[in-house]
Amino acid sequence: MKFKEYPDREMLVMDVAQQIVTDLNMALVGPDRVSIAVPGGTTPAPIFDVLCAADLDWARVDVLLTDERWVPADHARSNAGLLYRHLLMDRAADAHFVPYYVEGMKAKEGAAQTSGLIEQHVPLDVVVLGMGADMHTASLFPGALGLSDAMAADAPHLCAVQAEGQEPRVTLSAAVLNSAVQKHLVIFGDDKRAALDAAMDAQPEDAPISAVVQGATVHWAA
Ligand SMILES: O=C(O)[C@H](O)[C@@H](O)[C@H](O)[C@H](O)COP(=O)(O)O
Repeated sequence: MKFKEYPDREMLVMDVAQQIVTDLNMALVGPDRVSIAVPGGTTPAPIFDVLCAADLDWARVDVLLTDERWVPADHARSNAGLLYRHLLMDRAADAHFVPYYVEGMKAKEGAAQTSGLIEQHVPLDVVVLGMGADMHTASLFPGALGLSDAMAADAPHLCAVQAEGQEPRVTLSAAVLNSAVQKHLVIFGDDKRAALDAAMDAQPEDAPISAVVQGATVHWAA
């Protein structure tokens, strides 16, 4: 795990966006399509706002979410909605997005239906991870119903989980997140830095981030 500390969040945003462009262009040297998985939440939007203008062959890029709240894209909590507002625009509008939410289905049914589609994107070329101060990443929340299944080596590619006090969610499995050739974890603030340190000494089920952060570059700003 490589740790990059930045003097401020703006410097981190610019550098991480550039790093993702470099990673994608490296992967695009090959003849096929490339796949990137990105998080939702409040951290990544500024990175997406820079990334969407990048001059790369977006038409060959498949964009996935690391996880999704089980709500329609027009819902305030939707990660797909976040991507439509911040990433899938400008030059990146040419990218192909793989949505997870299915109207009229429960998270478990939707995950089962979409899981097979994700096979073609594994191994991922790039994954960008967020993290909570509770040491979750994607929707791999400590104590969540479905966490063990999503952390298992033979997990389905997309898993339904239910964490205490959260809406139902679907998440890429730890195995799919770990398949990525290039892994980046983006965290802001002292709490998350301390949580990441603590996660290194914790059991994976208590600190899911510890199960996917190996080999990642951690980008941190206060
Ligand atoms: O659906 C989500 O919320 C994200 O994918 C999740 O894994 C996020 O990365 C962390 O919860 C951190 O969220 P913040 O960036 O809001 O702190």
